[in-house]
Amino acid sequence: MTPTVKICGLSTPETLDAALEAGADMVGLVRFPRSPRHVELDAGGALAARARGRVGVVALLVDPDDDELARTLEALRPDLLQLHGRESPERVAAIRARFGVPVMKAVGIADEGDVAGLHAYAAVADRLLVDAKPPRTAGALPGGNGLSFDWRLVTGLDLGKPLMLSGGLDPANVAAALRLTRIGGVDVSSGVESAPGIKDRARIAAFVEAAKGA
Ligand SMILES: O=C(O)c1ccccc1N[C@@H]1O[C@H](COP(=O)(O)O)[C@@H](O)[C@H]1O
Repeated sequence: MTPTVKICGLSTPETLDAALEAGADMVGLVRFPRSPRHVELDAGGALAARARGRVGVVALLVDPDDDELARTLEALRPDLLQLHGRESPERVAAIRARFGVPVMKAVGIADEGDVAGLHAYAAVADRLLVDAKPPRTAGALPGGNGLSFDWRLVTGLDLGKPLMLSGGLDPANVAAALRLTRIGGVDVSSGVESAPGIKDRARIAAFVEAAKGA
């Protein structure tokens, strides 16, 4: 089956259009001020409106409190909320119940224990995203670092919920990642950039083509 492709961290109309034209299925808007991809509410709302009805709009938040959730959901009206912090399964369930929005929970994977921990999230989230763990260095971002993990840990993984792979994917490795893992979707941010936060139209097109052709 053709994989679902998400391009994350879009912050301009031009690069959003590049993702749409390339055939991406989802676009991600990052609400995390320390990220070079962070969008303010008004800019994010405009980008979301531009994409709405054409692809799935994903709002990415990191350990948001309820005020930030309310602000972001009102401004962006996303189809899917990506939680990319240290949210517990209980917090994921509470957010879904309170805000009524489908949730994709991102989980960092470094060993079999992390894979086992995915089942608790599969019970409460609508989708799962497996990513590399962030570096332990001070100030490191919780995601969007261009780091991959050992894909063999998630090869053939079936959690009973849609699953996406991320972490260090790029146009050159995405087809191999999909063939090895047999996961139904991929998500990329830094692998389609020319510099942190600067999306590259040609790399977006090459990524989608490579993923869809895998
Ligand atoms: O992209 C960001 O800036 C970001 C910030 C905070 C949390 C997650 C972030 N991005 C997500 O990280 C993964 C992997 O990204 P990369 O392709 O390795 O750069 C991806 O799911 C992004 O959605």
